[in-house]
Amino acid sequence: MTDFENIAQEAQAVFNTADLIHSSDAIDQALSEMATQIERDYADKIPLVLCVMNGGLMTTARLISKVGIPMQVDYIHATRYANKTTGANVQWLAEPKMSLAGRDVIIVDDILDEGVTLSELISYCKRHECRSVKTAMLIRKLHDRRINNLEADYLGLDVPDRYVFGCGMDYKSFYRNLPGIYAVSE
Ligand SMILES: O=P(O)(O)OC[C@H]1O[C@H](OP(=O)(O)OP(=O)(O)O)[C@H](O)[C@@H]1O
Ligand code: HPA
Repeated sequence: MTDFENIAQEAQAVFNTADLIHSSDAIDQALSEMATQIERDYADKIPLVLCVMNGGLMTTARLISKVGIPMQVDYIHATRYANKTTGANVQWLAEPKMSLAGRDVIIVDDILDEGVTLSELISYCKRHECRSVKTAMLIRKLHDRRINNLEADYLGLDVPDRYVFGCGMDYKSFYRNLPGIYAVSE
């Protein structure tokens, strides 16, 4: 078997024994509530949404389709897990094409875990002279390893302290396309 086939087989076995943590309906409900808060907070502004690739793709798409005010969307690509289940240093793969100067930026991502990625993204936006920066995260992992007690301004759901995948999040690059969120069996 090739390496790819081995990983695909392992991922399939992980999925077969995984636990569903949040259904697609529960995620939609949480995203609708976040969208309502964003509409209220940005009623007199035109926010620039920064989708954090790759994991933030699904959250961004599902969230912004529920937000009924004008906004612009760009992406930033930062990664620190790189197909593994433990994090390392943040690698910058792409910067936004739009200028952040003077803009009200909303960073949208899938998961607030240790907070290293989000903390660096916030610093990036401030360094590039945004007017304001807020964060919208679909899920927060419950543990005490978060740096600087970082919290999201808009938060959807909590997950237990287990490796999770689905709704944008991968297990070794698989399963980002699942509409619900699953946890690897312990
Ligand atoms: O709070 P942290 O511990 O820093 O982890 C959160 C980050 O990790 C994941 O990205 P990842 O590095 O896996 O890249 P990906 O988006 O391509 O999956 C996720 O999408 C967040 O951006
Ligand atoms: N799953 C997927 N990606 C992640 C996780 C996780 O539990 N934590 C940080 N990035």
